[in-house]
Amino acid sequence: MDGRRETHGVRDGRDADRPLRYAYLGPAGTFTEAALLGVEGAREAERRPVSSVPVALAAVRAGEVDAAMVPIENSVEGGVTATLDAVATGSELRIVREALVPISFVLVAAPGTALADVRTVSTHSHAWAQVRGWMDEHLPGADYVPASSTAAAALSLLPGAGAEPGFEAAVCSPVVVEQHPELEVLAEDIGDNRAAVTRFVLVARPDAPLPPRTGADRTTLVIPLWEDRAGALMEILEQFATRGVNLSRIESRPTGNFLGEYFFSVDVDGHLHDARVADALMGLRRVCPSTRFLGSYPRADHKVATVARHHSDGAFREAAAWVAALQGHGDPGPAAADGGPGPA
Ligand SMILES: O=C(O)C(=O)Cc1ccccc1
Repeated sequence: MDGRRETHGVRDGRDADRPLRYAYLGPAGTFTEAALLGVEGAREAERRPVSSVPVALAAVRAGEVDAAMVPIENSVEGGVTATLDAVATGSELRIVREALVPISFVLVAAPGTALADVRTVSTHSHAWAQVRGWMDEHLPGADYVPASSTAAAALSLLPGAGAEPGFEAAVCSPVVVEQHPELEVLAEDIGDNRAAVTRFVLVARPDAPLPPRTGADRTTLVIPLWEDRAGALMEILEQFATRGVNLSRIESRPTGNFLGEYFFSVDVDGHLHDARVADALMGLRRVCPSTRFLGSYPRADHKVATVARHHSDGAFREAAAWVAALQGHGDPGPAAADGGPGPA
């Protein structure tokens, strides 16, 4: 490098001299912070803890930070609606990478507290949803107080944290206990699903550079569907099916405007620079002109998409050249080496 700072794909090189700034759901010790710390360069960057996903994304949109790390999907509860809704509406944003974080929970309390003293538990709503089985068994009837994050709930139990928290225990990440060993650990590994994983995405502004194609990529789209007619969803899905584009997630969310007005939040296997994905996007644009492209980025699990020969880049190239030649607009060129069906 020429002495300038690396921009890690979240902004272009124009103001590369200042450190990168990231927003995340804080305070330190949240699962979101763990996802962010896995991003190359994030430990040296300026990290701004915020109180919610919409606040994090508003900071990106306002240019106060370069990107925000937000949860998008967890293996137990499915899509994170606060994130799906916040990226689907408002000014455009771009997902530039994803991170997978294994989730394990501990139950903590103020020093000297016993499990028998616990009547009320606080944590983030996603965490609460993932420990309900343990709670029913070990703390039946415990009341729940929602918190802005797991770490926020735990830190308010520390001696000297301020006003009485209104709960005796909190569910959080073991990382919070490493940072605050004075917390009393009442139980460990209390998640109902030991293999729980949350997928986070790093969201930047739309002028962020498009991450290069790796062959193991994901593309996220928002497809509004408010044409109330038979077959409208089928017509959208056909755009993917006929081009061999696999969907890895599809969720419908209300737009919030009228009852019955929905958008689909969709992840597909592949990159904008894969011909089959680009062609599906062109089809979608015709069927649903307000489709929103949220980004193409490498999959954290490096899973390579399976692509049939007739959906390969070469097949699309050869077919386009054939049609252009028929139209008299160009030279068909040599048939693609990587597998176009070719003339009979
Ligand atoms: O509150 C946190 O620590 C978060 O980062 C949100 C969250 C909570 C539970 C599982 C995944 C993310």
